[in-house]
Amino acid sequence: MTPDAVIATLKTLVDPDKVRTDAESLDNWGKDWTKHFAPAPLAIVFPKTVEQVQAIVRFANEQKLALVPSGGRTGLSAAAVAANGEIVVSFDYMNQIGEFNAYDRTVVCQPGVVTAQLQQFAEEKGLYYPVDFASAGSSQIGGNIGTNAGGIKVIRYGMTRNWVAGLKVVTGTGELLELNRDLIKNATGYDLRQLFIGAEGTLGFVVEATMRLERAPKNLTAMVLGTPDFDSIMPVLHAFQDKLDLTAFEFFSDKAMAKIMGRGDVPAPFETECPFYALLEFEAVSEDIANDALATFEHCVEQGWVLDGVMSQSQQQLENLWKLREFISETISHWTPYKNDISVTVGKVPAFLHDIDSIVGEHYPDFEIVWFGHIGDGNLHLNILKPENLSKDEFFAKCATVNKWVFEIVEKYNGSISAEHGVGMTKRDYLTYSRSPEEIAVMKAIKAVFDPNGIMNPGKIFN
Ligand SMILES: O=C(O)CC[C@@H](O)C(=O)O
Ligand SMILES: [Zn+2]
Repeated sequence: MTPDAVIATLKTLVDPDKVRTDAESLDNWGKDWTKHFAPAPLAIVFPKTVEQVQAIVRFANEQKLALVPSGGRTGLSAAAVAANGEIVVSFDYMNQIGEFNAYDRTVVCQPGVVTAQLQQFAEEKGLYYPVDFASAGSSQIGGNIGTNAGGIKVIRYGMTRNWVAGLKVVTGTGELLELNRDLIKNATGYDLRQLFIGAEGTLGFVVEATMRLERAPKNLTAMVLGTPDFDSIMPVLHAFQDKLDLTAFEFFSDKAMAKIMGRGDVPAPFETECPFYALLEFEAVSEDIANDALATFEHCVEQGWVLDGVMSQSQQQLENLWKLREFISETISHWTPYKNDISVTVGKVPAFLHDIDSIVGEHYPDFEIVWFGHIGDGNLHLNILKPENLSKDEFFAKCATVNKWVFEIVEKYNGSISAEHGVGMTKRDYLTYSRSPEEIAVMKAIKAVFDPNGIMNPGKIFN
């Protein structure tokens, strides 16, 4: 079939104005937030119903045409990039919130529901959707499920996986499967729902998700603590976890702080400049809990683990403290960073970080390394900023060598080459650093069951 015939057929499967082929649309919907791949889709198609999604997939399956799912396009691993003439299936018009069930604390979402829309809906019901991250204003639930999105509250609430009660998916043959029926207890064999979470659209497309909601947290209170070195963050985490149920424990370096201060719109937490900072959060539901937090802070200062600190006293202060952490990714994006999203078990974090720091520092002393991340989950975001005098190509070529070193260290510590951003195309060639050949063979066999013609987001996770 010629490309023109494909486009003409697509126009019969959805509303004709819901197929776009203009250059601006191809560029916009053909990529995510990664900058390494040039988008080159054949067309963008916007289904409005499950039946339309099924029709698109059946047609693609017959004609062996590659499909790429597209949500809020905030991904950082090129899992939603169409670089090879694929048809992009955007869920922008399947963005409705459906039935809410107060007893089950569940709500039905179409895949294009934006994360913040769900958070807002939960709030209106006096509840809470706890998966949160800086891109919540644009990321969509379907994409969050596809990547099993994590974020800043994982230490308390876990990843997106924990909040999916049930899924409707369209497989690579166009079949509609209803997975788990929103049950809490269901011991009837394989939980296929879990396979689709984190599958990056390679097994099929999520066309509906029932999401769980949670009791709203009370009086969230944050502390930012400055530490004399990275290693001191670990006993601080331990001391606070002993006393409090933390809802977050994040960290960032002085370099990240400097970039945030450079914006001029975020107040400094305190005057003392420290090499590293921890941001922790808890529910200050009673005076006892607030006093426990202050006593733990004092203990950390006495031990020399903390140089200075501040505790939020109002919603405004809480929000300002969070900006120090949440604005980092967007702020440093102006320096064209080389990015990595890696994890190890929490106890191994200091040795792991020092190994990476010293190998990169030794070979590329002029590279500025910005560390931040979800330290309470063992998840570090390694960002290296492009020196001004290096061209983008030269910089990324040097970073290809850095990749190898970083992933060898990840392997040595039994860690993950992608903690929360996914494999997509950026980590595909490095998957063997985290998954055995036997595991990869099983994953490919599973894909062949759901997607026998390999049309669902091909070239993502593995080839
Ligand atoms: O930009 C990054 O490297 C991380 C983005 C995001 O996962 C975050 O935690 O802010
Ligand atoms: Zn993150």
